[in-house]
This record gives sequence, C-alpha cells and structure tokens, in this order.
Amino acid sequence: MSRDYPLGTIRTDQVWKRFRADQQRMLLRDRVDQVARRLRGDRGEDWRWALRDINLHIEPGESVGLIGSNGSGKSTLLKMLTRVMYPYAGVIDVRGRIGALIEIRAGIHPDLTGRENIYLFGALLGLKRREVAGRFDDIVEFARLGGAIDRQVKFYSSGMQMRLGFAVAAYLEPHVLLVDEVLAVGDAVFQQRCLDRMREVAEQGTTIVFVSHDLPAVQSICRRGVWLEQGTVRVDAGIKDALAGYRDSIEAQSEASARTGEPLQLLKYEVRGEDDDAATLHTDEPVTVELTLAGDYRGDATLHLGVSEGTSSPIFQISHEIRMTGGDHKVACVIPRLPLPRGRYTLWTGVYSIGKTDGGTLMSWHSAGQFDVFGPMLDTPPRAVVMAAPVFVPHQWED
Ligand SMILES: Nc1ncnc2c1ncn2[C@@H]1O[C@H](COP(=O)(O)OP(=O)(O)OP(=O)(O)O)[C@@H](O)[C@H]1O
Repeated sequence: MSRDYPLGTIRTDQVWKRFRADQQRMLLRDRVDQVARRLRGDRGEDWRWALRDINLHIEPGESVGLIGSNGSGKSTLLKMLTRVMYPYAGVIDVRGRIGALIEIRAGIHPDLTGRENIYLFGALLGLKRREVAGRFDDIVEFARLGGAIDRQVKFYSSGMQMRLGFAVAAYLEPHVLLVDEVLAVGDAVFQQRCLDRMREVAEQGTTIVFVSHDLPAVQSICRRGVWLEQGTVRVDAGIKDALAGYRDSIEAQSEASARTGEPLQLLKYEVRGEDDDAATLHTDEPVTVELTLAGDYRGDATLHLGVSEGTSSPIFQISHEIRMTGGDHKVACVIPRLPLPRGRYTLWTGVYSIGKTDGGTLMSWHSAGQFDVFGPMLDTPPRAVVMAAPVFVPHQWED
C-alpha cells in the first residue's frame, strides 16, 4: 500500500485524532454538542477532535516548525509521529530512526544509570554497541554529566535528565529528530547549545520537527512552518510567512479584546525594525513603535508605553504628551538603539488625561500585544540572573 519513501521522510495522510471530551476541561461548544446529541436521543460518548485531516509531506532533511496556540494539537501530532499515540483514522509514515524529546523523562529509565540508558536507547534505535560507544563521549560531554554518568538516573535533577534526553536524541544520529517545548526547561546557556546542536543536525541532513512557542528559536532552526489552529493546518509555508501569519493573528486577537467603553481605543499598533519589517527587530538597532488611537476625546493627555518580558516583568516605561482633537491620532516613538536582548516581549500602553477637569483614565493600561527581538542572548549568567537584569547594554571589553 505505502510507497517506499527514503529514510527521513515523514508523511501523514488524512490523519484524525480524537479524545474523550470528559477527560479534559469541556469547552462550551462541546457542552452544546453534548446537549444537542442527548436531545436527539443519542447516548453515545462525547469526543473532541484534537486533529482533523492532517496531510503533511516532509522530505528528508527538511526542518519544520510546528506553531500554534495552546491546545491546537502540536504535541498530539508529535506524539503520533513517535508512535506514542495512534491516530483515529489516517496513515502516518515516518521512515528511519527517530530521536525524540517530547517529554522531559521520555524514554529515560530511572533505575538504570546514565551510561546504561545511553546504550539502551542506542539499542532501541537499532544501533550496534560499537556505534553507540563511538558517540558516547560526545553525549556525556554535551549533557555535562561527568561522573554522574554511572549514577542511577532517578538521582539526577530534572535539568540533568533533560540534558541526557536531548543529548541521546540528538547525538545518536537519528534520521528524524522530533523536539517538543521541553527545551524551555533548561537554562539559557543549555537552550542555546541545544539550538546550535539542532542546527548542526539539520545541516547534516536530519529531518527536524520542532514544536515551540519561542518563535525566534523556531525561526532560527526551521525553514518551513506549519501553523496549527484548532486541530487543522491553517498555514504550511516558508517559516517567515508562517510566523508572520501567526503573529498577525495573535495581534488581531489582542485587539479584539481591547477595552470597550473607554474614551480612547487603541486602533492599531506596529513595532517596526530598521527595514520597516515587523518580523525583524534587532537588539541595539533602531525601532519604531507606532500607535493609532481613536475616540472623541479632545484635550491634552499623557501616553505611556511600556515593555515587559513575558507579561509580568517590566523592563522600561516611557511617556509622551499628546493633544487629542477628536478622531484618529497617530503617534510614533523612535528608539534609536533597542536595549533588549533576543526574546519575546509584551508591549503595554495606556493614556491618561492632563488637566484639572478630569485627571482620569482615557485608555487603561493594558498589553497591546507581543513582539520578538532577534540578536544576542544574555546567555552567560543563569536564567534567573537574566530575568532580573534583562537589558542589553552595548559594550566592549579590553584586556
Ligand atoms: N491525553 C489526552 N486526553 C484528552 N484530551 C487530550 C489529551 N491530550 C491532548 N488532549 C486535547 O487535545 C487538544 C490538543 O492538545 P495538544 O496538547 O496536542 O495541543 P498543543 O498545541 O500541543 O498545546 P500546547 O501549546 O499547550 O502544548 C487539546 O484540546 C487537549 O486538551
């Protein structure tokens, strides 16, 4: 039935996957479906589709980023590619050895030592003992396990287990490497080394499927992007186009939830890099933030802009006086050298009136949306230090 595809090929044909709806929190639409079915006298079980009609054809050596919001089906698809789960319908064909890191402890046996785990994994991949031995030192070196390699894995910290899991998956020369969000668990230095290793593996011709919410990381590894939305493929395109579409949709959603009933509304915002491209903001380069406010308010006001890492750690805040004349008002702020290292940030804004009559809120402080910055990571100190000191300062060292 299936053709003989070369090693490293991944194909999913008309793949569907469903879960019992009552195993997870039920969505309102599931509840409505359930009631409708009961009214029709149908007492059958309630199911929710996690994936619907997925047709993906990935050639050997392609690097594909799977993106999409929470619950869109990315992990489910990856689990089916590793055969941890099976589809309800359709055909999945993954050719060759699969190296997978989809859960921190996946495939790692706690009672065995690190060394024994490496050989066991190699055997499961169909490698000869000699072949594993040839890569053993690289794995231990990459995972920074040193003497702990002969200790039982149950005594490893979760970081050590993750490092071992990634090293095994990425060094035993799989034809296909599947990596889920797990990298986020490691510290920034290790994350960077994993990304570097994935790039190397991709250059050697391994097929990669990478699931992550870290869009700059996905862009740095993958050439193709598959955007899943509610269990279907919304976009399958070059990575730049796929990410741009996904980012636009996130922005549109945050606009839709804008505050209603306030005198001013944020009609539109844009964060642009030097070449006017919102997708390429670079550390230490010029950035323009452009806001369009709408509303009938007339008078002077103070506009505040803020940037935070994630949604909670504020980094900086700037403000500007504006005169609203009733109607749309466009205002742009140029930051000549963006002081943010590589990462994802949230833009905040709010407008407050000036004057004796009404010193009130015209547009309350809220997050307008997110943007990604490319550039160097603050990758030398541990992650906790990076969080506490998140600003990039241009500098030079002299000895
Ligand atoms: N074992 C399970 N039992 C029941 N429902 C499940 C199970 N695994 C996943 N689901 C459901 O399937 C849908 C897709 O989940 P999945 O974890 O694949 O999404 P995701 O895109 O990986 O999300 P995230 O970005 O949050 O990791 C969700 O509605 C989820 O609740």
